[in-house]
Amino acid sequence: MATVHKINEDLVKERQKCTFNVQELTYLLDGGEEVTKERREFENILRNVKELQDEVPEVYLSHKERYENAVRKTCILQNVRNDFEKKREVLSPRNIFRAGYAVIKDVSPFFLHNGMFVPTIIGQGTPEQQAEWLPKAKAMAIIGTYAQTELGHGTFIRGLETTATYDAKTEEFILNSPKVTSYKWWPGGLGTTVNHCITVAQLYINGKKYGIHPFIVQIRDLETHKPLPGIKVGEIGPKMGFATANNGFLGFQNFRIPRKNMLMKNAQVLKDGTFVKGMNEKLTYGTMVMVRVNIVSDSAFHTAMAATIAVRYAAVRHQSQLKAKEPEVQIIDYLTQQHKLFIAIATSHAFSNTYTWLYQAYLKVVEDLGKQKQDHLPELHALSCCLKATSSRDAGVIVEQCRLACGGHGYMASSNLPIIYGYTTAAITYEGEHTVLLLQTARYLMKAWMSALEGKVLAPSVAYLVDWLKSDKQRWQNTPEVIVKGFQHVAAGKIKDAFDAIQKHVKAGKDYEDAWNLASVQLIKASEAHSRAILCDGYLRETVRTSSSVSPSLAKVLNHLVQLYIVYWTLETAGDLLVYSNIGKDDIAVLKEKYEELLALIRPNAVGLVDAFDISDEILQSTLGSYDGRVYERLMEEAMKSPLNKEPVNQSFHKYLKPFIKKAKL
Ligand SMILES: CCCCCCCC/C=C\CCC/C=C/C(=O)SCCNC(=O)CCNC(=O)[C@H](O)C(C)(C)COP(=O)(O)OP(=O)(O)OC[C@H]1O[C@@H](n2cnc3c(N)ncnc32)[C@H](O)[C@@H]1OP(=O)(O)O
Ligand SMILES: Cc1cc2nc3c(=O)[nH]c(=O)nc-3n(C[C@H](O)[C@H](O)[C@H](O)COP(=O)(O)OP(=O)(O)OC[C@H]3O[C@@H](n4cnc5c(N)ncnc54)[C@H](O)[C@@H]3O)c2cc1C
Repeated sequence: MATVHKINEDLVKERQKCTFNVQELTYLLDGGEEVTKERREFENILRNVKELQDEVPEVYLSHKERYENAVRKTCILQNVRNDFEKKREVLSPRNIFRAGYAVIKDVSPFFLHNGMFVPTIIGQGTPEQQAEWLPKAKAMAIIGTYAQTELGHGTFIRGLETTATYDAKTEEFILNSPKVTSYKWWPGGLGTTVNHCITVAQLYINGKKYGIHPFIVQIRDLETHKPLPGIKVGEIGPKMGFATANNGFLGFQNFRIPRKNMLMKNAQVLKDGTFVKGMNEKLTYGTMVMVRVNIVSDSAFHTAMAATIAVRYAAVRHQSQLKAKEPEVQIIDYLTQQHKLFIAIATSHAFSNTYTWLYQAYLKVVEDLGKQKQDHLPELHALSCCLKATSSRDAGVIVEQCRLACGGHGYMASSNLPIIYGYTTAAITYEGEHTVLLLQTARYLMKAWMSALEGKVLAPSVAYLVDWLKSDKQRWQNTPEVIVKGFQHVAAGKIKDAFDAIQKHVKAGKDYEDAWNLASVQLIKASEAHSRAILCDGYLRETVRTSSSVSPSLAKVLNHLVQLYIVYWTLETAGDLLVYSNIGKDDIAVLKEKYEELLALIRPNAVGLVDAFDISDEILQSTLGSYDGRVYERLMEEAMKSPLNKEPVNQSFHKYLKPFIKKAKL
């Protein structure tokens, strides 16, 4: 029987102070009581699967052992999931994603199968293609990944070099990787796990290039798992994080696939080699849009994990005295600590709220596309780009801030903060590099600005540009609503400045593309400001909406958090607000006080708020952040698992140290 330990007394007191019902907030964050129950039930089943318990912590395993252990556990996880779903509902992707952490500890080698392979078949395949591959893929009779990036190109996908040349005689495509730079590089699971992949390649028919298209390709024998003739595949080696994701490389040499393997929902190649253009060639990029939307949710979760660890630790940890002769204080009582941590909690809420409406917008566009309507696609692309960029970047900063807030112990692998950081920081690059995505949004913003100048009606997310042109700047008030307007004024002002900078360079004789490059620092700043305005506006609106349907005590706390988020960003960007809005120095002074008041209001609820994220100890995997707060005991227990502590004298003493010391003595 597992030993039940006493909960740390500080945490007990913190939980007694909480002014709202933690469970009510958990249900809200999960999207309803049923979702929470389903999640907990599944996590509970996993907790009791003996084979999923690691005997040796993963950090002590070799690269190879770690991977093999991850595959072993992923297969068990998948079987448990299948059994669960046979009896009950299909688990929500978010619940599966969370539970995965309890099992894999890092990134699953199947991550791309569920994250991109299956969604691409759904999003890019015709009904016939879906009927052929989806049942097998969903049942994991075939395992796949998404192979787009190459050694030479990740961002500029029109420049991809893998070729798919149509042979009308045999009704096949011939895949080739002409140069070393054409090798696929990065896809998760590609190294040694998957037997299929979506390959994005340049289509050639009769010597003419038709741009990039997705192809479904079997790369390994289903029985022996050996690479098929014409395929060169392997693993790319250790990285900063993603230790068990099994990222791989892939090259083709005259590798033939049937015509039906080109995913043809958007564009088709007929038997005789006729190319039929789709409604919009950018629909080929559809899976990326979906994943960018999901990364906002992912960022919310990583921020919640880091906040849970750092807030619980800050409640347990005592260090230094505020006043002489008084006991050492809980570090959470230092205002600077609250400044580091409470924004982490609020940011997770901001991203969860943003994901809720962004995902609905995504579903609406998918529904419209089914009816051949694409009016909202450019706006969704612009929103998903800047919100993916900002949420992943903010999450990276916050996870690192939480690590620093844990002092030396935050640097321990057993705190789990290094793994969470490795994951979070990767998301800043993958699925569209940060700067590149901000520039995509900037492209949309420049067009929106031009339309605003021409008096056209704009899409809702940029409608503030019209208001800004029409009205004088609103009289400043330190209310959340007026501050959000202030963020919109900053965005509008920066968009105008970037636009004018481009025009100035063009007038001076530069090509538009060069003018764009010369203005690009201003363009990304405009995009970031737009993103912040969207985040604050959406978070505020969602909070107002939900506040009417929750208990008054919870509504109050949610209100404190959204205010904290908005005031925090006001103070962080005060310089911009002074330039572009009517805020005055005195308003900023008042907001500094307001910020300190909000920290004090949130303080008694801090532990309750992170408890409400309801992240189990198995998922958190942290000596510093466990529910019972046994920080020091756990640190010591984990240290004792080090192989170096298994023998009193390590052999290196006899081999190297002893002769070395002897020599030094002479
Ligand atoms: C809830 C569950 C939680 C689970 C969360 C799990 C999430 C994680 C899942 C999986 C893990 C992922 C691991 C990583 C995977 C990868 O990284 S896969 C590879 C990703 N690669 C990229 O993202 C490449 C980035 N590059 C591009 O997207 C493009 O090359 C580009 C930068 C957009 C440029 O493309 P292009 O040169 O073709 O286009 P432009 O000339 O710049 O623009 C032309 C017009 O097209 C419009 N456009 C561009 N993209 C899109 C799009 N996707 N949709 C719609 N429209 C698009 C663009 O705005 C231009 O329009 P305009 O001419 O009107 O201005
Ligand atoms: C952990 C991880 C997992 C991944 N998984 C997959 C996967 O499963 N499948 C897959 O296909 N890919 C995957 N990728 C690849 C990933 O999508 C690319 O690395 C990413 O899109 C960035 O492309 P890049 O590496 O070519 O960077 P580059 O584009 O070479 O970026 C280098 C620098 O150049 C700048 N830059 C590039 N273009 C421009 C521009 N137009 N304007 C201004 N600046 C520019 C960038 O801002 C950046 O600072 C993964 C990557 C990582 C790190």
